[in-house]
Amino acid sequence: MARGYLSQAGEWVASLWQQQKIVIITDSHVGSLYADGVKASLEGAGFDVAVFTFPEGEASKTLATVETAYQFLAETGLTRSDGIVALGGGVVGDLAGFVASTYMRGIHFLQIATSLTAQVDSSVGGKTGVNTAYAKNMVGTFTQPDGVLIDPDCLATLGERELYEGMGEVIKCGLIADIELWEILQGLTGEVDNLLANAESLIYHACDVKRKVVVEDELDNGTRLYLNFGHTIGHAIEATAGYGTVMHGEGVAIGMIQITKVAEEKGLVAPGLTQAIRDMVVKFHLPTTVADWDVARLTKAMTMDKKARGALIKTVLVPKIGQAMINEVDMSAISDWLA
Ligand SMILES: NC(=O)c1ccc[n+]([C@@H]2O[C@H](COP(=O)([O-])OP(=O)(O)OC[C@H]3O[C@@H](n4cnc5c(N)ncnc54)[C@H](O)[C@@H]3O)[C@@H](O)[C@H]2O)c1
Ligand SMILES: O=C(O)C(=O)C[C@@H](O)[C@H](O)[C@H](O)COP(=O)(O)O
Ligand SMILES: [Zn+2]
Repeated sequence: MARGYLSQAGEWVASLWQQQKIVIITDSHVGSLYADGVKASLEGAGFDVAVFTFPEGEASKTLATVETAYQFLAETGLTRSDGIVALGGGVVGDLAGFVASTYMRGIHFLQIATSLTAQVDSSVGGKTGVNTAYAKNMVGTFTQPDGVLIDPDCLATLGERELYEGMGEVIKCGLIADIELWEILQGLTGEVDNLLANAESLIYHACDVKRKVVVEDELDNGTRLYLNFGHTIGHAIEATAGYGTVMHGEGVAIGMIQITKVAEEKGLVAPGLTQAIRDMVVKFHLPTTVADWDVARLTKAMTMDKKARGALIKTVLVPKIGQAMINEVDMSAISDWLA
């Protein structure tokens, strides 16, 4: 991670790869801002580069887009000695990672993370995948990139909503594992300038939380589930609202508040925690609920969560700030919780 690092993308890739041919996978928005510069930088370092661009947004994170990407890679003649560079936010990273992990049974890939969500979360840890009509990230792999480039200066071009969306995951990291990060967040004003000025510290803390958790449990069988705090409800909201309507970090913010509210009512977590999370979420201009709170549809979506095992589902709770725990509940209890 370094400010201005994007301009050295070519040297960075050359320090990691011998590959001759590279396909940059990006979206229409990030591509229009950064693809030419990154392509020129890679060409300057001696690579043969092509760019595959898909329409921006969560609605593009589908198997249909993956199929068009495979076609592009095949037409470009990409082989297993070549590589893919994901240039964009979490949607690009998840999709490009999935394409790289499945094309010809797997080719090398790198992540250049441009959104706050990607810089604090999605570019690290190796979860790749796409959504289906049934559930968020229903199809995917665990595949680590060969490297991740983070240039916090890229955040200057990010929209306000997208910037605040990334704060959902930062707040989550503080809550599950990093009280120092929580205290840093308490000291911020919530204004865009203040956030951008402190971006490096937020990125460092969040990536460090993620690194420690993933090193312990890369394949999500135990403590990695802590990173899913707020996601069971959040993912259900994203899927039922229609992908892209409620952004990922927004769903996570709502999910963290709502699950903690239920847990606090049951005496499972520290009193006052729901209000503390709500205050933090509001400070960073994130939503606390959705207008269309359809219990039946949300419950159905939650049954597709990857933390479900038969009639049981693992939920993640934060008993007090800086700690997480798993609470396994019967699926039949979910609709009462949501109600
Ligand atoms: N794999 C993981 O561990 C993980 C972790 C968290 C989130 N995710 C996934 O990430 C996705 C959300 O990520 P996201 O919010 O980055 O979504 P995104 O990639 O759709 O980016 C949000 C918007 O910001 C634009 N954008 C990105 N960088 C920009 C920049 N520097 N300047 C201007 N515009 C820019 C994009 O074009 C898009 O319009 C979800 O699909 C979520 O499931 C995955
Ligand atoms: O890396 C993880 O593990 C996480 O849970 C991080 C989450 O922020 C991220 O949204 C992840 O993609 C969710 O994974 P999923 O397994 O619930 O699809
Ligand atoms: Zn997430």
